[in-house]
Amino acid sequence: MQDVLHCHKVSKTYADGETTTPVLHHVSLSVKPGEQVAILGSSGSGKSTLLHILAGLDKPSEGDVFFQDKKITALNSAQLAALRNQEMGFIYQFHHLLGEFTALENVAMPLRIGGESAARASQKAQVLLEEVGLAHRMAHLPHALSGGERQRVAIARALVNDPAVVLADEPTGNLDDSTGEQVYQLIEKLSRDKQTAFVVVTHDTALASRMDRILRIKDGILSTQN
Ligand SMILES: Nc1ncnc2c1ncn2[C@@H]1O[C@H](COP(=O)(O)OP(=O)(O)OP(=O)(O)O)[C@@H](O)[C@H]1O
Repeated sequence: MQDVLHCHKVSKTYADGETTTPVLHHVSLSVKPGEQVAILGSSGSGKSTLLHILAGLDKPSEGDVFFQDKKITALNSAQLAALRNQEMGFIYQFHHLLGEFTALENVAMPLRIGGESAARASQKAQVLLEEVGLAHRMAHLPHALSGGERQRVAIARALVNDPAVVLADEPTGNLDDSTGEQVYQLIEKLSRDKQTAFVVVTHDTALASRMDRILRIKDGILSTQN
């Protein structure tokens, strides 16, 4: 089975004038379709840097990243933007919903940006909001939703384009334990139903332990957790 996401010997060193900060060291990672992978590490270990490189938001200093058979590290910024819009989903610790748009409009946004008609985008967003249990909250603005509901809207938005992979940065980090558990269960259900791969970076061992595979990152070095 072809990997959905793959990186090979990725290193990253930030350079700022005289100062260089090595952050990632020869990180290699393969993610299969539908697989849930947790990347577990403490603050400053390089988790967000790795996720940004996998998303094509940042370039590695060395090494290559592939999405299916496309070499992400060789794409220009317009090609990367299209790839992110059409083939990847993103979930963040803070929901990043647009405050002046309803839940439905927020979920429809990636489709509208991708050129889908308003009617079709809205119809698809509605289906996703139903799947995350928010059929009764579609017309609400983000401020009128609970933290867990906002994160469920963000999950619906991440999945509305039927991405092959969702990259999530501390998706439960801002939620209490029981709401975090509900959000995890939703990720699990959607991942199984839709065969969407999830790469979740987190320092939450409870969340990581629920996933198919745990990798640990420490001082920019990725290793398998036993
Ligand atoms: N633009 C930058 N320039 C220089 N150093 C950076 C830059 N971005 C990140 N770093 C450094 O790289 C290291 C890893 O940062 P990163 O954000 O990837 O960690 P993290 O594991 O996601 O941490 P957290 O859990 O706190 O978000 C940190 O020591 C950070 O200070």
